[in-house]
Amino acid sequence: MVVVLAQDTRDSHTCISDHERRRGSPHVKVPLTIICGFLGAGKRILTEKHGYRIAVIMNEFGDSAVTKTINVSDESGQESEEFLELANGCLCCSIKDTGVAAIEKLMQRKGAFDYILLEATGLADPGPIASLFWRNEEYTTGLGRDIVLDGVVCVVDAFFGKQQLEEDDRDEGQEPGESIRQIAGADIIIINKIDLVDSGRVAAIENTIRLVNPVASIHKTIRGEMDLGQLLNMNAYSSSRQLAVHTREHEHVHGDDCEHDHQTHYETRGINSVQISVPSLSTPQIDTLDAWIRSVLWDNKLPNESNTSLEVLRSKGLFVTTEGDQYVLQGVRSMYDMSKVEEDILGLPDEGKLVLIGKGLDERVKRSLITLGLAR
Ligand SMILES: Nc1nc2c(ncn2[C@@H]2O[C@H](COP(=O)(O)OP(=O)(O)OP(=O)(O)O)[C@@H](O)[C@H]2O)c(=O)[nH]1
Repeated sequence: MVVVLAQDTRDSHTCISDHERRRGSPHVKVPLTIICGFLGAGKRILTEKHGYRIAVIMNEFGDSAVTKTINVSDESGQESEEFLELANGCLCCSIKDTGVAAIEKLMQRKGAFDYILLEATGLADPGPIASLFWRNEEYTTGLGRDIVLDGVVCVVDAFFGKQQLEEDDRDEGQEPGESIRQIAGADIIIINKIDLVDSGRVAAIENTIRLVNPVASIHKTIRGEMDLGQLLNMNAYSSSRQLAVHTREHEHVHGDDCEHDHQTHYETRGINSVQISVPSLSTPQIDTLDAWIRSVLWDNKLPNESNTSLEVLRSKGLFVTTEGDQYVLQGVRSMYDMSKVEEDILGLPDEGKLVLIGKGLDERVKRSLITLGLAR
């Protein structure tokens, strides 16, 4: 059923189809959500409050070593904790072996749990961790096949967040800071500590967030107070998830000197996003689109432009075909999956949509698609 392959084979990744993936994994998979966010933003509070049977994995810096806590609690409030030394001090490097093995051991002893929350350190870019879990079936046996990446949550500090974003965005030509990468890679963004600021400041940070990420849903909280059900089972990486694109609530006033296209292109220094309407495509055009996506995600360039330099952190898309089919694109960095939606489709949209979040995404992206007849 899957038409398009998902991995860059030249980078020793394996191309796998949905069918192959499902074949060897008869169990119900445990959804895993990555919680990242600014230092001190309130990530801990979020993971403390729940009545679900959840394993919470934390990555903390101690004096010299990094420890990881696995904390399982159930409806009765019973909790248990395990402390683990991480071999090289980096969660995203260690989770592959130490971390996955530890979760597996815990599951064997305690019985399966319903959900895993992985709290990354405030300095962590969620992209590498997300891609690790998204393709975990490929390199692990046992538990690895039983975890499915549900999505990435980013907690932003309403009080210090804007300042932190501006500091990360300050130096032109330098790599975008982690806080911008965290927002770029998030599926849900929580603006926490809104009790400490006025509504204008909340609106300002929301606008800044939307500059970077037009697809994440945004929640505003005090002490992380929200229905955890809104975070769990978000299915952000599911091929059947519909694509919602949010526009900014508080647009700036457009003047004659505005050089950017407000319909399709938001930009903040460092990381920006584009959203492009894609007309109904024929089946050969879906293949052309796939080749275009491969060029952008794998070669970091537009197929018909020699001097572009792109870095896509997150890609999403929904495409409709002239035959009445629907395809969903999900991507994190160079990994992507574009699958035909098999479920019954209730009303086909008139046109599709492509959203890319990353670096170097300017008007040439849309022009390139127009040249190939994939955008208007
Ligand atoms: N006023 C106020 N304080 C909050 C809120 N949420 C969290 N805090 C406080 O902010 C501090 C940091 O909260 P944590 O949950 O530890 O933050 P964290 O993101 O886990 O911190 P790190 O893991 O160190 O990055 C604590 O003292 C919390 O009590 C909020 O909504 N309002």
